[in-house]
Amino acid sequence: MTLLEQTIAAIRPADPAALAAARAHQDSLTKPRGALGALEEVAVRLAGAAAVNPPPMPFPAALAIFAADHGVHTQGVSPWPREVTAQMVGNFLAGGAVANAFAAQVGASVTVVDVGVAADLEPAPGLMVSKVAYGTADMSQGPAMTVEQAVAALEAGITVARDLVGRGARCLVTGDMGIANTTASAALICAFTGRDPDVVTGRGTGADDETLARKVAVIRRALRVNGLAEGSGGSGSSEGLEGSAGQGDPDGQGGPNVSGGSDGSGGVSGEAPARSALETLAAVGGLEHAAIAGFVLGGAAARVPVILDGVIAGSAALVAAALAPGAVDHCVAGHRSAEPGHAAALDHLGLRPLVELEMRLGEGTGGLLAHPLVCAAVRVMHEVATFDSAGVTDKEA
Ligand SMILES: Cc1cc2ncn([C@H]3O[C@H](COP(=O)(O)O)[C@@H](O)[C@H]3O)c2cc1C
Ligand SMILES: O=C(O)c1cccnc1
Repeated sequence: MTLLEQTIAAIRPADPAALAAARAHQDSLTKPRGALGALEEVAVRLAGAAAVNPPPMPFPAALAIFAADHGVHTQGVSPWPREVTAQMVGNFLAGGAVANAFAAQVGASVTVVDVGVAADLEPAPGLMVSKVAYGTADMSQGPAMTVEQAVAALEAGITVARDLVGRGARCLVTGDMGIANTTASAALICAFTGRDPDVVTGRGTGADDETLARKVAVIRRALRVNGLAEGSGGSGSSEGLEGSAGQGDPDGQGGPNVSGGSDGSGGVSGEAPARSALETLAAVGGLEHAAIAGFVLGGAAARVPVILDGVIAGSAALVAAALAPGAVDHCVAGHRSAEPGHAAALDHLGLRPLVELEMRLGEGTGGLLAHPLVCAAVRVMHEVATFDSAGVTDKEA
């Protein structure tokens, strides 16, 4: 078995007994039932994921920032030059980015992983080099990657997750750096949710109206060129939608789908037969999206929770979910970014974001901000007294 297949085979969905025990435990604590709102759901979710109640404290956290470049940048989809990807890697390594400040604030370690930066980077502490290619090809002309490259990047992400967990991390936070990666993110979201580029494409790093219109057109072309557009192969037919990861069919993603073939599971809506998740990833994804999907799978296989950052992580999680539906049970949506596609991805995954501050940065910043909330939710399960133990009268008793 390959590392990817092994990892997928090791992933278990939430444990029903631990979920039930965590719910009962929440209800026995000295507070009105439900008073902690969404934090109660988070604590119960982590118990299900860990298969034990209370779940382990998700501390310390480790942020991995996966960096890569994008061939589609040449289509003018980002206001920023491509070199900023490599320059920001230098900034992360020097400790000067927003992600570094937020990581310091929450006590998280920072690892930067070069999975596809279009430049050779100087070795430095905190930099892991798992370069699969010097950036992707232009998805508007054909597949951005080969399936082999996508698998190599997925496995790089799995290896990073394993490594960080091996070094003591008890919570993983996803991060990304890649100029033009909101274009690839929107394309993946269209492919996996069946939504239109018009509704999921956002301004990324500040696209003006003209750039936004071009971005939508480029994504539409990429989906068509790669056979992923509605109408490019039986769109809307029941055959095409069956077993696909299409909108309104969150449970129809089938089992592990790593064959690269067209077996109808884990693919995209609007095509008959549905394309495999791996082919879809290779067609319109980025190397950092593939690596983040692998990072999610690696965390899930180790039963270590993964806090997802923004739209890049959300789109990568769609890939992970299509490959291994149980992986979603190990994810927490850290925040909801201002990119419109992010909400579509989270809806499809059935995840509720913890923080909403109109942030649109990436790097892992939104995921890091959510980490103290996730810790607080779990600490309640370890430290808060029950009605019985504290001698507080329960209205239900
Ligand atoms: C200085 C700078 C720092 C960043 N940190 C994250 N991103 C974010 O913006 C990029 C995606 O936006 P688009 O698709 O519009 O290019 C990604 O690199 C993402 O991580 C940054 C972007 C810039 C310019
Ligand atoms: O939603 C995000 O994470 C995001 C938005 C814009 C640019 N980079 C990332």
